[in-house]
Amino acid sequence: MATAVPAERDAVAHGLALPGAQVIAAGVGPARAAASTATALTRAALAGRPYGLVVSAGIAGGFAPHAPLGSLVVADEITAADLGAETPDGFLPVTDLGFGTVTHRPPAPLVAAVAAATGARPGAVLTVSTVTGTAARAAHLRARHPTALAEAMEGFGVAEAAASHGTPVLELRAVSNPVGPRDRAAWRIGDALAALGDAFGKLAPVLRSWNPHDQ
Ligand SMILES: O=C(O)c1cccc(C(=O)CC[C@H]2O[C@@H](n3cnc4c(=O)[nH]cnc43)[C@H](O)[C@@H]2O)c1
Repeated sequence: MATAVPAERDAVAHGLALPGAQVIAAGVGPARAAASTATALTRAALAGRPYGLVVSAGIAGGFAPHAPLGSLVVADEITAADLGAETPDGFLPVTDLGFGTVTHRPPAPLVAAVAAATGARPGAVLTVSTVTGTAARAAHLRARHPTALAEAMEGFGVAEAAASHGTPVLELRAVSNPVGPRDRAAWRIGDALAALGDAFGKLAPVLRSWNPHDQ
């Protein structure tokens, strides 16, 4: 499990009762999260105990009204929303420029099982390097990604690291603030961390019974 900061790591570790699972604070932002996750995966592989699944977890901004404060979101797609080029005709993802990737898809049966066990809503979770701070940007992101429920800053980096090891990825987030105009008074970080811990408390049976070779 790769969270961004120690408070998220502790919430996940407190909820999750799964021997053998490692929960790390991998850092904020996609690049730091990718580097830390890749290091953890490489260490495990070199020790002869490769991981079967990587989970990006933490708090997130939720697109209203689809993902209210305190709700949970599980990614059916993890998309880098600002990896590309701005042109006079609008944003072009790097894939339109002929290289890279912008989306990773977690295993659909696992997403469904996590949604059923935790009540998380399945949808796209966007990865951004800049937290959205205006209604216009929020509307632009939803227009480009109509199934987006949330934005955060690490999922795509964690997914890139997992993909480089051939390991499936999942992203589970608890909504701490609405995506849109900056309003620190509206943040509910404590509630989101509690929801995250509760969700991981329900995840152990799902993760224990999940077999990547069945996919
Ligand atoms: O200063 C601000 O206006 C601001 C607004 C929301 C979040 C932040 C953060 O610095 C938190 C980044 C941290 O938490 C995740 N996160 C939580 N909410 C959001 C969001 O609305 N958009 C993007 N990321 C969010 C993120 O994954 C980071 O780990 C500051």
